[in-house]
Amino acid sequence: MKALHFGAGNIGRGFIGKLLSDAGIHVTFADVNQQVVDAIATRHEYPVNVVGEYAVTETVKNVDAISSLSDDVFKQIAQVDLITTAVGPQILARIAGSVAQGLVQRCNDQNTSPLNIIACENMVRGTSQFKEYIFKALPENYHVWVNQHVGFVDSAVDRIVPPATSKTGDILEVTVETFSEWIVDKNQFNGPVPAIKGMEVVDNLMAFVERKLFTLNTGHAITAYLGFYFGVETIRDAILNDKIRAIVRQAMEESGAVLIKRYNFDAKKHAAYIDKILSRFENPYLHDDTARVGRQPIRKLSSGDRLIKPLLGTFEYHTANDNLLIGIAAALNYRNQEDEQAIELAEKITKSGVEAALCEVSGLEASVLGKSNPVVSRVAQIYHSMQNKQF
Ligand SMILES: NC(=O)c1ccc[n+]([C@@H]2O[C@H](COP(=O)([O-])OP(=O)(O)OC[C@H]3O[C@@H](n4cnc5c(N)ncnc54)[C@H](O)[C@@H]3O)[C@@H](O)[C@H]2O)c1
Ligand SMILES: O=P(O)(O)OC[C@@H](O)[C@@H](O)[C@H](O)[C@H](O)CO
Repeated sequence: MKALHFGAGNIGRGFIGKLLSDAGIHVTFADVNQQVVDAIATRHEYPVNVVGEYAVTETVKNVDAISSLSDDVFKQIAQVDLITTAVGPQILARIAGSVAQGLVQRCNDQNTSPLNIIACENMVRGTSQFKEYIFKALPENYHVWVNQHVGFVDSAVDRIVPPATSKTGDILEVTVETFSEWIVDKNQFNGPVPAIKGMEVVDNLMAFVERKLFTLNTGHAITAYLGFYFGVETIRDAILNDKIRAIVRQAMEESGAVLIKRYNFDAKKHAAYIDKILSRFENPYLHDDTARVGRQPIRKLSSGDRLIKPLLGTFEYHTANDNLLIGIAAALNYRNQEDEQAIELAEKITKSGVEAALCEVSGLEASVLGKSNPVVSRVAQIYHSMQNKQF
């Protein structure tokens, strides 16, 4: 079996590419980073440090790489059995045109063997979104053929992989936590579901996607933004701060109360899931900067993402949300001159005020029944206390 994987970054090399390669699949990475592409294409292998109680360095072998900007991509798409991505949600629209062109070539070559495409991004139904981008770029006379021969499979992906500095200066070396979970939707495959060790197949994917994104990523983001407020550099140091930990735990519990009601989760198992996540944030073997986890705050404050979607759930089920509101205020208070979205968010707040900026990025209503939305006012109040260093 052959796979083309877009994005030879942390998750690409440290999780999805490794898992596919370990399963005996030949993986070709496609990336815009020419240095990384050249290194993989020359060495055909790279080291992965799996760190935890037992640390081990494993070598991913028999891999290749091409530039995602070259025509080689079309040839690969015409031939492989699986296409995966880990490029970041904002990049999916950019690579969709190449994937569409590759599918045209596959159809013209009359390759009717099943192909499946799986976006491994922190998004709700990221592959379905990717499919929309691809179909926008695909000439209409190919739509029926692609629907017939290509599966677009949504997934949830979980493994903490921060960028790590290699002691030997190896740009391909990657350091990952022991934990990993990749869950895919059984009902969306074209042809038989390939048996890949480490790829779990379920028929209720949304429960798993929301459980992961609205527990781990909700807690992670709030840890990062409060870490920034308290002047802490890493996720580990932030979560070891008692005040931050209490807010993060309670925010995950508030989000969890919604998930338990929505998906009928077992409350005890969900509490254990939260405990496990807190211990993963504390991992002493990973150096994970709050800046990585807090990256792109406008994306993280959007209506379907990890901060606002759980809040909307608390409205639906009339459950507590005090700590989620603190997390949202902390995201608005986040400043980072190296993060384009953090700069843009700060500019919006300066220009229009924090209430208007929040409503713009999150889709929350500015007023309810003719009065200021109390939730927006509460977030603004916490935000101002943070700005005045009085939170
Ligand atoms: N790192 C994690 O802990 C983690 C865990 C789960 C999910 N994710 C998700 O995985 C995705 C990737 O995250 P990451 O941490 O690996 O990011 P990363 O920045 O380490 O990797 C992204 C890679 O995509 C490449 N890229 C950018 N534009 C491209 C293009 N046009 N064509 C091909 N490649 C392109 C970059 O060069 C880079 O190598 C994100 O959606 C993220 O949310 C990350
Ligand atoms: O990748 P992002 O920016 O959506 O989120 C940052 C982190 O929370 C995320 O990368 C986690 O490390 C990952 O989701 C763990 O599975």
